[in-house]
Amino acid sequence: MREITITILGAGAWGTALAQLARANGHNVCLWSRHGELSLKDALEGAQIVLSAISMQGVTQVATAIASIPISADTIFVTATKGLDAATTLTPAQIWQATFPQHPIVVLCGPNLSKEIHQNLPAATVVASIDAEAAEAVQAAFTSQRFRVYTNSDPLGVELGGTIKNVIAIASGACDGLQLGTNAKAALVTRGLTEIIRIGNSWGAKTETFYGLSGLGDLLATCNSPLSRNYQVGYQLAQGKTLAETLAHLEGTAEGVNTAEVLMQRAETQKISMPITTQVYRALQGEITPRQALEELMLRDTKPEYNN
Ligand SMILES: NC(=O)C1=CN([C@@H]2O[C@H](COP(=O)(O)OP(=O)(O)OC[C@H]3O[C@@H](n4cnc5c(N)ncnc54)[C@H](O)[C@@H]3O)[C@@H](O)[C@H]2O)C=CC1
Ligand SMILES: O=C(CO)COP(=O)(O)O
Repeated sequence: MREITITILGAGAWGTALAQLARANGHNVCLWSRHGELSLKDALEGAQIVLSAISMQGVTQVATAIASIPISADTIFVTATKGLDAATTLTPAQIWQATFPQHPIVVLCGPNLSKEIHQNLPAATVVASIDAEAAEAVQAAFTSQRFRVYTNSDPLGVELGGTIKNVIAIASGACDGLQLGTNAKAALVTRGLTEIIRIGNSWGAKTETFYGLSGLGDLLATCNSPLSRNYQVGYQLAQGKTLAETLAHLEGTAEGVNTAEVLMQRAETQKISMPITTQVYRALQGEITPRQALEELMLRDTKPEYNN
């Protein structure tokens, strides 16, 4: 494999796992953290791929800071963040693309719980871009015996699948916290996917993308694993903890908390029905308990399974 220089922005759980994968493939990897000694300018020196694993709240700030640093015109930007900008509802890839209109932007997203990646367990992911060559370059850089990377040409769908499922993962954690059983969980995850597709289509994403690794795949991983921070948020709320208590003890970022709020704004302005997201949002706000949220979902008007 050809050795390249990769700069990873964000030394949190996901940034360090991705750095481990890239190093194992023999690449020259620079891991940048806002808390470290290295300047952004030095960290970006010679980078062929710049991969952002920064949590949503820092994306605009870091992208704007990089815009004032000279970088090679060929540099590929990869975003691995799963969130939505609270002020604009833009996705991370849209923010990177707006800041670097001449550069290829690739979204990396899949069922990739970082703790399992750190343990060298096998996983698969998707790299999506409108620039097929850029997606293939990122695929080549990260593919290994334990990390199978697929390309995809619907970056918006890939990004939205990985982002919106965090809200359903909160609901799923609450479902397990309330000990509602396997039937309830299956219904929740399936109707959650319907909801993801409905709002994702309104954004312009393709339906089939949501049935892939970054949609259904990531939904299954996070809705079924206590390793997911979003799942943990729901689980703890169901145990009677407040959101503030839950977040105070959470290791890392649970993007679904902010994503629920952004989705609510978008669903309201676009008149899109998102019943599960609505109940998750209300539970996060402390307006209702997870059990009341369940009752509201179960007592909704009856309807056909499709065309809703
Ligand atoms: N941990 C996981 O299993 C996975 C996480 N992700 C996504 O990756 C993103 C990061 O997640 P984690 O690494 O788990 O979170 P984390 O909380 O462990 O790390 C977040 C990183 O972002 C940095 N950051 C936050 N605000 C910043 C700012 N203003 N300027 C510079 N850096 C800033 C933090 O310093 C930290 O290095 C999230 O969007 C998450 O949804 C995606 C796939 C897997
Ligand atoms: O997105 C993830 C796995 O693909 C990580 O999920 P959490 O952010 O909920 O931990």
